[in-house]
Parts: sequence; structure tokens; C-alpha cells
Amino acid sequence: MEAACSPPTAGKFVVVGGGIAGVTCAEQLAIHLPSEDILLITASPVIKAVTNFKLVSKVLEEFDVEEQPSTMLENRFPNIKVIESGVKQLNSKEHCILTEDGNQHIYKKLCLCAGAKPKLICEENPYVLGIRDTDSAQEFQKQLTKAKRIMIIGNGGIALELVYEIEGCEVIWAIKDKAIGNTFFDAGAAEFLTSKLIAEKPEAKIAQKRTRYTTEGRKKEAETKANAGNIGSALGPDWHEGLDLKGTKEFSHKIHIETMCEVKKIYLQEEFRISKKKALTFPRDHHNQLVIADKEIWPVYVELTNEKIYGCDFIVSATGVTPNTEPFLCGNNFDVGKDGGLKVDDHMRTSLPDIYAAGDICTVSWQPSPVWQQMRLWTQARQMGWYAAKCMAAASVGESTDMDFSFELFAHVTKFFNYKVVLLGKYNAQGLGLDHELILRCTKGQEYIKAVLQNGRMMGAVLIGETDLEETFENLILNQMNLSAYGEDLLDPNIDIEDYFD
Ligand SMILES: Cc1cc2nc3c(=O)[nH]c(=O)nc-3n(C[C@H](O)[C@H](O)[C@H](O)COP(=O)(O)OP(=O)(O)OC[C@H]3O[C@@H](n4cnc5c(N)ncnc54)[C@H](O)[C@@H]3O)c2cc1C
Ligand SMILES: NC(=O)C1=CN([C@@H]2O[C@H](COP(=O)(O)OP(=O)(O)OC[C@H]3O[C@@H](n4cnc5c(N)ncnc54)[C@H](O)[C@@H]3O)[C@@H](O)[C@H]2O)C=CC1
Repeated sequence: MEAACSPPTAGKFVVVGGGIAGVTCAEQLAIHLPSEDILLITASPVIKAVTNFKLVSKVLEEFDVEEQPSTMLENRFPNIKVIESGVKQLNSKEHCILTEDGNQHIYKKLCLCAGAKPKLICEENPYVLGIRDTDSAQEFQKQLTKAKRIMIIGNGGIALELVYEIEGCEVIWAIKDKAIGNTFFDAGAAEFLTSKLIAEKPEAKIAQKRTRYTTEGRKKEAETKANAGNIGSALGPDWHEGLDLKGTKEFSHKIHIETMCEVKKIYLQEEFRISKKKALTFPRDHHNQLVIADKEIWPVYVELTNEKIYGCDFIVSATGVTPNTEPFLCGNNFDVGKDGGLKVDDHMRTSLPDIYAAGDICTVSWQPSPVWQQMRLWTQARQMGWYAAKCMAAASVGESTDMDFSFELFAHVTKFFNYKVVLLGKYNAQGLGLDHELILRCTKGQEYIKAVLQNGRMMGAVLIGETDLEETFENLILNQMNLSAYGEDLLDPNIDIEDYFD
């Protein structure tokens, strides 16, 4: 137990959160400040470590994520100490943190990396599941093994991954938009991908091309330690690899998409029976045939805003995240963004003295580069954690530091429907209004390439498939070369544009 509230200079460098942002921040602090004690306080029994990091181009990065016991981090960095206990209360005026285990820690500088939690369409309903950490993913898998039909609400990353991965269970996918995957794609890319969804899933998937997600540390840890209902770190790429996402049926995919609708009401079975004035609309397959004559009694029913009602075993709410600021930050006067995140400036500082934030918990409030935007992704969690540590270390010796290069250009590499997907800059012409043009190249089942241009300059791109264009496009966006003279030739498959521009 530390002494109560002494002057800030007496405290330590403290990081809250054992996810990618927090662990990266603690590691970098340990490297920059080898003679300082770094305290990592986390509610989860394991930490997330970035391994095998490599830059595949100027800004595109790849790495593995491993869940490890905290002792591994302490062994690697003797000046890091990990405390496995949730933060109960921050007292920013006193530079003091109170943890669930009853201890109090004084900080000199603090970085908050407590992540985010799923923003569920209905918090209290036991049939509505969110997926965030290992525990919630396992709960989802357990429920799926008993399910004949589930509903997925939302049109972002989690929904896209689930509809492709789930087998042997009918999926009703309800989205607010006209086309699938609105957080990542436009309608053209969505159409390209939808054909893959309708086709049978190939038996053998292509080799993994990107980040691997392992849970070895977690498995070992779970044998010795129960997770007492604590919030775990967010999952990452390939989180479903170790999970058998199979329902009770023999078929592979059976997906019905309801577009441009939201959830109006959720009824439990009994409630539904009582208020069953409305007729059920049965799901239809792609030939407009009834998939099942819905005489079934379901545990839960969902009424959509398009008046249709579906019964299902349970509902996955894949509807985004809310930064984890409550309850432990209550009573402190942080400036928060519209999305509830802690506002951070260009040095990752929150509005309160000596408190920094990084990863999903924060909301960027600096003027970003014209081709960068914040998205709650683990690449950004790593970059922010890394940069926050650099800023904290520099500030502690009265120096300043330049903005990290990774914030110059938005770059994300992932995989959807077994395709490699690279998103660069303003890939969906975000914020460009009508003043832009799109150049497209699409080979069905193989690749989809979209370049977003404004005043002849490339502002963003979507590359689906093995296009090998990421480095060239990254350079074109960064150097803002005037491409007007090339017009559509830019994507002419007979012209090797790498030779042109590299
Ligand atoms: C299912 C799923 C799939 C994803 N897939 C991808 C993907 O393919 N690509 C990608 O880039 N991103 C993906 N993401 C997003 C990515 O995982 C997150 O953006 C990233 O991991 C956030 O890291 P973080 O460190 O900010 O937060 P988190 O990983 O959420 O870590 C927060 C940490 O804070 C701790 N904590 C919380 N509250 C407290 C408290 N009061 N006291 C102490 N500790 C606390 C938690 O225990 C945890 O250790 C995915 C997310 C999910 C849920
Ligand atoms: N491969 C990748 O890069 C992946 C990234 N992730 C990340 O993990 C986090 C969580 O993923 P998601 O929950 O999919 O969030 P998301 O932010 O990607 O998508 C949320 C979706 O829910 C919709 N939505 C929001 N409120 C709704 C409502 N009330 N009714 C219906 N739809 C609603 C939004 O329009 C959006 O389509 C995100 O930060 C995401 O970027 C997740 C999985 C894969």
C-alpha cells in the first residue's frame, strides 16, 4: 500500500489497461525511462502483447497478438510491475488511483488505456449478446452450438466476420444501410463480397496472410485463475480461428439480409405469445423460396422497423463500441468527444493535467492529416500507446516530441470473407463531399480496386484481393502527385503502374 496523496513528483508512471494500447505504452515507457518504475494496472488476468511486429510498407503494419500472463511482461521489462486489479476510482486532483483490491497508487503521469465495451441495442436482455473479449466470444460459441437461427444486428467489422464464419445455423442479418459492411466499404465493394457470401464456403481456406491471434497465455492462465467477471481486452484479427462457430444444422451458410432497417422491439417468448397480433414474415432464400415455414416457437422475437418479425435463439448486437470511462472516471472533469471517448490532443494528453489516453478509450481531437481518421482498431491502439509513451517520457524531462508518422495516413489491412482487404486514407471518400472521383477495377471473384481522387490527387483506396498495389498507392497518397494525366489508365491492368510511380 502506497502512502496517501503525496505530491505528483513522488509517484510513478502508471498505465491503466492490459490491452494493446496499455501494454505497448508500458513497454515503451520502460524502454524510454529505464530508471523509472512503471505500473501497469489491469482488470484482466492476462495482458495482450504485440509480437513479430513488421512494417510492410511505410505505414501498413502487421503483427501478432498474444495473450500472455503478466509475469511474462515483467520478466521482459524488470522496471514494469503489473497489478491485476480493476481501477475503482481516479482522483485526478490528488494524482491518485484506487484499485478494487483496496490499494491506492500515486501517479506522476498516467495513461488511461481502458478500451471500450460493446454498445448493445438492449443492455438488460439476456438474449442479446455482444462480443468483445475471450469470455464473451466463448459465451457466444456456447450459445451457437444449441442454435438453429440467430439474428445479427449491425453492419461493421464483427457482423462481417460472423456472417462468413458461422456454419450450420441460419442467420438473419439486419442492417441499417442499403449494402453490407458500411463501415469499411461502399456498395460496389459490398456487391463484390456478397457473391462470396452466397457461394458455398470453400473447404480449405487460403493461408493466413495477416495478424495471427493466439490465446496460449490465456489458456494456461485460465487453469489457475478464474476471471471474476472482469472486463477483458478486446479481441483482434482471427479471434474466431480457435472457435468452432457451428450451429445445430448440417448446412454451411444460410443467410438472409434485411436492409435499411433497425430493431424496433424485442419480445421474449411469453411476451410475444401474448401480443401476437402481427403475422410472422418468413425468411426467404435467394430464390425467394421460404427457408422454413416458421411454425417454430423461439425463445426471442425481434420486430424490425420494416414491420417484419423474426424469431430466433438469440441476437448478436454487433453495433459498435462505447469507450470504457464509467464508473471509474466519474467525478473527474474530462472533456469527452461525441462518442464518449476522452478527448486527446496531438500529444495524447487528455484535458486533465498529467493524464494521457490511448486506444479505444480516447477520441482524437487534434486536426488530423487530410488522409487519416480515427477508427477503433488495434493498429491504432498500438500506435497510440507507443506515441503516448514517447510523449509522456519527453514531457517528464521538459521536452516535446513530433507527431508520429503513423498518423499521416490511415492504413488498415484485414481480411473479410477470406479476401485480403487493404484500406488507405479516405477509402470511402469520407468528408470529401461530392468533390471527388472514383476509379474502379473489378474482376469478379478475384479483386476489387477503388481509387478515390480529388483534384487529380489520390486521397484513398480500397484494395480487395491479392492486388499488390498497396505500396504504390500508399506512396501516391502520401506524395500527392497530380495523376490527372493518367485518368482511367491508372487502373489499366495492362499497365504496370508500379513501374510508373515507384
Ligand atoms: C471481435 C473483435 C474483433 C476485432 N477485430 C479487429 C481486427 O480484425 N483488426 C483490428 O485492427 N481491430 C480489431 N478489433 C478492434 C481491436 O481489438 C481494438 O480496437 C483494440 O484491441 C483496442 O485496444 P485497447 O488496448 O484500446 O483496448 P482493450 O483491448 O479493450 O483493452 C482494455 C484493457 O483495459 C482493461 N480495463 C478496462 N477497465 C478497466 C479498469 N476500470 N481498471 C483496470 N483495467 C481496466 C481491460 O481489462 C483491458 O485489459 C476487434 C475487436 C473485437 C471486439
Ligand atoms: N477486421 C477488422 O478490422 C475488424 C474490426 N473490428 C473493430 O471492433 C470494434 C467493434 O466492432 P463492431 O461492433 O462491428 O463495430 P463497428 O463500429 O465496426 O460497426 C458498428 C455497426 O453497427 C451499426 N449500428 C450502430 N448502432 C446500431 C443500431 N442501433 N442498430 C443497428 N445497427 C447499428 C453501425 O451502422 C455499424 O454498421 C470496432 O471498432 C471495429 O472496427 C471488429 C471486427 C473486425
